[in-house]
Amino acid sequence: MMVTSTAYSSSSGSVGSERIPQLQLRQVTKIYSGRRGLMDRIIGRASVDYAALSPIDLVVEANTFVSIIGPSGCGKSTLLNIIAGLSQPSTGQVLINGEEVHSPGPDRGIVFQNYALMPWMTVEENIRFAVETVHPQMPLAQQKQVVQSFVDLVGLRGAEKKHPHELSGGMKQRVGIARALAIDPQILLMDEPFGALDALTRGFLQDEIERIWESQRKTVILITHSIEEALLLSDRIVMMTRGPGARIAQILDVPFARPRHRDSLDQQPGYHELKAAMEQHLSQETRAVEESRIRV
Ligand SMILES: Nc1ncnc2c1ncn2[C@@H]1O[C@H](COP(=O)(O)OP(=O)(O)OP(=O)(O)O)[C@@H](O)[C@H]1O
Repeated sequence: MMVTSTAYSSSSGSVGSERIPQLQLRQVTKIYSGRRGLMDRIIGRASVDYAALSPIDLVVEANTFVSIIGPSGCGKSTLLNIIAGLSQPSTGQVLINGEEVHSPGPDRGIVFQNYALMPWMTVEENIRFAVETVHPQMPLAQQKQVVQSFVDLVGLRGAEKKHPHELSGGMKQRVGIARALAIDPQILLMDEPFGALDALTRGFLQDEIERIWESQRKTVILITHSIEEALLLSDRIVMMTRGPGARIAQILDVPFARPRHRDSLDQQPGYHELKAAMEQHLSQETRAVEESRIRV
């Protein structure tokens, strides 16, 4: 099988067609302004701005699972934070269903690598806090029902009254996923959600995400460093170049039927070609980053 990909161009996507995409990035850039520390001022060194992202255009259709992969430090979190509304683009726009967004909103649920749970709240309180914040009008009985259904969905029944310090990393991230989904977002944003977990737990949670995605079919944007994880979960894989001025090099289509199973995924036609294309891209970009560091 040939690797099917969308060669990146700013005119790609469905701009100009009738359908409004669920998520659209238009010419999004990010420049971090340089700070001048005391030493810089003493030696008269000017501050230098850092252009993290070149203009990025991306169109994501509803109910697709998109992974973003790229060399370390290229700007993946920067991009996700801009989509989340946690950070503003320097230029360009983020549109959800055609409407520009500037701040976080209930249409986007976020799962963080470090879980970001309230340590003094139990599992169910953490989830309920998100639900009542986003849906304050929801009757208490319904809130409880929603919380319980998401506790069940992520396999935490029996652990509802536990506090985060009583949970393993994998269980904490299950709470993070339940909390993000319980607000019923249109788009789930996940920034390396399994990055802090051991390999076995990571595998379990990847399988859970695949199962949950089958039942929920949310639009998902996942940042990952793992080629296998991206191939297991994604419909499309966005491969970013190194920074500064990171851009989208290529978007790969992952055609494997669902539900997917990690044990047999490498028998799918095209698996090895896709994996090789990703490995080649990542090693080329990572090598270039390392060479540029040596030259500095
Ligand atoms: N607040 C900031 N101020 C200045 N530079 C920043 C800031 N945040 C990030 N950067 C720089 O922007 C670049 C992109 O960072 P970002 O964290 O988005 O990359 P990443 O691809 O998510 O990294 P990783 O793969 O290591 O998680 C990096 O060079 C980083 O040092």
